[in-house]
Amino acid sequence: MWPPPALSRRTLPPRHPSVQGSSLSRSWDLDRQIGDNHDVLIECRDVHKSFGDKRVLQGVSFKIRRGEAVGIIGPSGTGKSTILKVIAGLLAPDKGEVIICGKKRNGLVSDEDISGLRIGLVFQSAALFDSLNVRENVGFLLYENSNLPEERIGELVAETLAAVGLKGVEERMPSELSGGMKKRVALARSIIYDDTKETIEPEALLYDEPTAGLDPIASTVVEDLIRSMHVTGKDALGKPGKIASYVVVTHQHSTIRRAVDRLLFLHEGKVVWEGMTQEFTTSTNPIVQQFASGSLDGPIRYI
Ligand SMILES: Nc1ncnc2c1ncn2[C@@H]1O[C@H](COP(=O)(O)OP(=O)(O)OP(=O)(O)O)[C@@H](O)[C@H]1O
Repeated sequence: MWPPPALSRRTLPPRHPSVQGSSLSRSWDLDRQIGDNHDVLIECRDVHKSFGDKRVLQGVSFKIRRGEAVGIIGPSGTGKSTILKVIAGLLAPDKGEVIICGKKRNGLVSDEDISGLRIGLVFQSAALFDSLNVRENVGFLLYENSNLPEERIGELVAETLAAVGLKGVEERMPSELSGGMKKRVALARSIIYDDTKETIEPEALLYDEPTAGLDPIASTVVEDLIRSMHVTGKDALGKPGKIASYVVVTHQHSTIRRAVDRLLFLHEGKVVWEGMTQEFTTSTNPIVQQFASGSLDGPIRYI
């Protein structure tokens, strides 16, 4: 029987998040290089967010353009996951704007129908439903929200699992999967879509620490998978990737090197540096230098 009685729509893993703008301490300025904003998918403009007295985001601005692979890095607790949730429409900013494909997000994802861009958020924990098998987890949104027959959803699930290199695991329970497999199942769940819809919008994916807790080889598998799902890559079936742009929050150097092209450095609730990945280790910014070297000496202080 579908849906399982224990689950309501409110338990759904969030799927359609949103965007951002730009204010940098560094002179990296794509606007000037490109000249207009026609290819900006997501923009955060001066986004602020507090939890009680704790000011977490204090004026975050940046843009994500079509085709980009962007990493967000920075010290723990600096608001990286929070900005992903704001973009995804899971948290409302206290101040500032989130703009998706030129349209301002007016509320949370549950309150509105954002058109122009599908946004998927892949949680660090994979966030699978333990009581559902892989097929039910991956097809969850289609079982809940589409008019597709169950048989067709099963086919789409199988195709999507194959695209992330996981054939034939549909009937397994999450407890029977390794950590890396769970992350790939979560990825499959975020990219599956109803292919009978008249207009299929481009999709942006937001990954929150996709390689956390994985060994180096499993990390490489996930990093390459993230690349392969991008429009510039090819999936496990050799088909072009469909993800227009993605954003990865990570602490892992391998993920920075392997899975993203551009970096935003978040510190104390602001973007304090941005640049191409190869510029990260040669930056003269003292915050970036300290972070890149892992030194205890420098402007970043942990209590
Ligand atoms: N829902 C919430 N309620 C209260 N405080 C929150 C909430 N979400 C986040 N915070 C606090 O906001 C701060 C930023 O959290 P966030 O998870 O965004 O940081 P982060 O940069 O992703 O950290 P890490 O790198 O350690 O994962 C933390 O101090 C966290 O405790």
